[in-house]
Amino acid sequence: MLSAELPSGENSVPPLRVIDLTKWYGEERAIDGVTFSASAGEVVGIIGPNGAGKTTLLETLVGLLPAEAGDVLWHGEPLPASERRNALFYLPDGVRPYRDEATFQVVSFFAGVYRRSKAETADTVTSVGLRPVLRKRVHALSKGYNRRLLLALALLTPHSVLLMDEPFDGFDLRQTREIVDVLRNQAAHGRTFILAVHQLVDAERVCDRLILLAGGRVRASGTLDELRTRASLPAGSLEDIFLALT
Ligand SMILES: Nc1ncnc2c1ncn2[C@@H]1O[C@H](COP(=O)(O)OP(=O)(O)OP(=O)(O)O)[C@@H](O)[C@H]1O
Repeated sequence: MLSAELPSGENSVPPLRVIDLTKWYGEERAIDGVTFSASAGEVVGIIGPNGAGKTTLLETLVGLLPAEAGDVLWHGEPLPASERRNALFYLPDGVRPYRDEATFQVVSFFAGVYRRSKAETADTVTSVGLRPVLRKRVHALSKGYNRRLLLALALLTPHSVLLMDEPFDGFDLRQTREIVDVLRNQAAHGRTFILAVHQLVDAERVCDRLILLAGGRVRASGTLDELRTRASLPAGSLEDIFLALT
């Protein structure tokens, strides 16, 4: 098993540590001994092709799926599966909640639940570019705007660690760049993101650190530069590196 630890020299206990997480579906080991940490303000990318185990890893990590083995530590203390939703917010892929409600009603509901001020809510709506569609019902939103809504909901939660499955799915290039800026800005204020991404170009744009997953196992991890060194490809793209290391 290869682990994806913090860079050497990092002394503080990371908010999230995943140790040897293993999940089977019947005879198939969907994730196999996955170990990594995420620091405050870091954007960590779980990178891998279709079927690599990205969604299974996120859903096992947040406690939606039972794990066969492994531990999740929260600030150094074991975090049982039943308590993970208090610490970690998970945004799954392809969901469209509250379909019959107007977008602004869904946003207001979330803002109310998490006691966000009007100013915070307005800032969030503006930052993800949701303003043009606030009066539309959720079922009528385009895929990209539905994604923006989900992102707004995630940002309105108080959670310091957010896990997102394919957060750029449905975005065009310009939209992806805008949302990358939003996530980077949130990370600069201390939030941690763990993103499952299969588009390597998107991952390269937004992630501080990358965990290359293939066949449910961590094949390599590190910053893009560290991975370039590991793959002996000093000018390589993430695509080149992924092919070389997996
Ligand atoms: N509910 C399930 N029952 C049985 N096998 C499953 C189930 N969900 C996923 N798998 C298998 O587990 C492996 C990992 O799947 P997973 O969906 O986690 O991969 P992924 O990296 O998220 O893929 P994608 O990019 O296509 O969404 C695959 O071989 C998949 O077929």
